[in-house]
Amino acid sequence: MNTRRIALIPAAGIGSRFGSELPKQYVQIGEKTVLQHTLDVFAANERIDHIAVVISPDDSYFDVLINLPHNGSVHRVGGSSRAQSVFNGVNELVDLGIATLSDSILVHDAARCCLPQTALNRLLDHTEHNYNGGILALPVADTLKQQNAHQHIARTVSRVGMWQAQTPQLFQAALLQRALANVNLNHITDEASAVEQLGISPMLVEGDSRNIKLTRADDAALVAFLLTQM
Ligand SMILES: Nc1ccn([C@@H]2O[C@H](COP(=O)(O)OP(=O)(O)OP(=O)(O)O)[C@@H](O)[C@H]2O)c(=O)n1
Ligand SMILES: C[C@](O)(CO)[C@H](O)COP(=O)(O)O
Repeated sequence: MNTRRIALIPAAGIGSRFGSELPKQYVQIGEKTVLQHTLDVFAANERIDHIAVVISPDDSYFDVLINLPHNGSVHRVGGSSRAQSVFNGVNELVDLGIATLSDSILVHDAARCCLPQTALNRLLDHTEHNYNGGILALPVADTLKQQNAHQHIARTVSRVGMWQAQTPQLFQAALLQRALANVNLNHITDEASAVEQLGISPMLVEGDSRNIKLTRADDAALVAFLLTQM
């Protein structure tokens, strides 16, 4: 069977930590909004068949600020958490027949707008024949400290074998649906952790330090610089 690769971009957050007037995905950095940069990364990759964006049901910015790629669709089914938005999105893609259960879904944060094509292609290459799926991630580079109740150091945690998860996170639609249906969507922070709870070990594929998530206001300067290098 011919399986397709579908990017699913959750973009229904409010960006509370970023603290701008507009949700951060609609803030302009350089020439374009953050979400537009992200969509354009996937639109520029011929291995991606479709790009689906999940926005909030009451979003009033998307239609005004975003040019949807020719192979894109928008879904006003965002939920109260990132995982709920992803779950609603994949369910709608399957219900509408945009995705089949055997298609690969690449979930990618709208807020990671500096994803290099090299990293995206590495994930696609490594997961091509892997039914457990896989994610981009980077080995932890700093020394890790666990805090006590007074925010002093309780202990140093070994960083050996520890990775920081990035996105995209790629799974077959059927696996993603099964995994997300099985967890509390308010408690998980990425798709892989839901898949792990099924006893499945997704692959760790080396990510890229440029693939940062725009989270706080002071990330914007670095994102602006990285976008000039792409
Ligand atoms: N209910 C939610 C919450 C988040 N997201 C999306 O998930 C991605 C990663 O989330 P995050 O960076 O935490 O964004 P926000 O939730 O908007 O930020 P904050 O946690 O600071 O409020 C973002 O693209 C965001 O728009 C979403 O689709 N639905
Ligand atoms: C999915 C993620 O980007 C992997 O690092 C991250 O967990 C999202 O976290 P957030 O709290 O929703 O920003």
